[in-house]
Amino acid sequence: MSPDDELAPLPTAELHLHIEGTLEPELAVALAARNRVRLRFDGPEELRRAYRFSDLQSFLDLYYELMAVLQRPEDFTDLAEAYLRTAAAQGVRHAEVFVDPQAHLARGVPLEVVFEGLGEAFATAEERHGVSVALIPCFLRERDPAEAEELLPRLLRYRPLVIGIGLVSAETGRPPELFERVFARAADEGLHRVAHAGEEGPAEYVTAALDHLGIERVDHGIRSMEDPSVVARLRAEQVPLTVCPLSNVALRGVDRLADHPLKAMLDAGLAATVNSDDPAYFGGYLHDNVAAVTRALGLTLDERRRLAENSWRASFLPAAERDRHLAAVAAAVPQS
Ligand SMILES: Nc1ncnc2[nH]cnc12
Ligand SMILES: [Zn+2]
Repeated sequence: MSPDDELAPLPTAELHLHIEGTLEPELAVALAARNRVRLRFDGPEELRRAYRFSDLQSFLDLYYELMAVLQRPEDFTDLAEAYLRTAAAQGVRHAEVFVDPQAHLARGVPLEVVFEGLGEAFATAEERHGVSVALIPCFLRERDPAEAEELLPRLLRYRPLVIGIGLVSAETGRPPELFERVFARAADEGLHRVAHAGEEGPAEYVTAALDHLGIERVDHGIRSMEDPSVVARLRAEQVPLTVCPLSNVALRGVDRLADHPLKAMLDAGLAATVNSDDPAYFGGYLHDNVAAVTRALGLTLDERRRLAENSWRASFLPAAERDRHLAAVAAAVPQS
């Protein structure tokens, strides 16, 4: 790799990506027209101007509002297809994609519409874009945990596309323990488990998600850095963290990228990865995030290689697949 290629994308797994968060303003407006859904925005430019947030809740309000344009299977197919095309150009070779079934059910869109629509794009993703895909439906933490328990058996029907479950939405005041039962049942079914924790919520929620939900990765987890005992545990257990730098700045969890804890996480020996979260809303896809933190934090090529390697080790791919991708990273950046 020459110095000019210093910022070229490395083969990476995207492990923290909400498919609904890839809804670009142009596609939102086109789908609104196709489905005769009225939006309170005049066009893509006005909509893009609304993609400014003061915190997580202000983003979630718009994110849930705009889901109204997703009505039919082909809307979900088009959404996923657009993401895969962009992600492939940014070095993504495998994606474990989040989806919010309860948000769609609550507005009258059946599960089949969501999963069949996404499944259509994902079925040909490897062949068309060189990206393998799996799906992780997430429960909304503001809703009754009993609803998540009722939904779980219906999600199992979509295996093997569905490989696990997650926990998302506004964190504060909704500790992980509330969802202990549904996560235990998912574990009994052999599903993988992840949860958003330590994004806006405190470091204790990271510990609680590990202890009560048995999660295998922490989504975000940046507030773990406020508690040395949590950092020590994450390091000792090499728990992967799916960090989303542009998201943290857009939602004001971090003031400026230059203040982002990603480098401190790597320095502390944590298994951090970089991901895009809701890229249409936060100003960039996976490699945009990597390039931005590389500049803001002065990451070395060796640190970028570590991020890519961490993504493969943290993925839920079979070991042979993981090793094949790790070899591709090594070939792209020979170890110094
Ligand atoms: N960054 C985020 N945090 C919590 N829930 C989300 N749902 C979509 N994006 C999210
Ligand atoms: Zn997220």
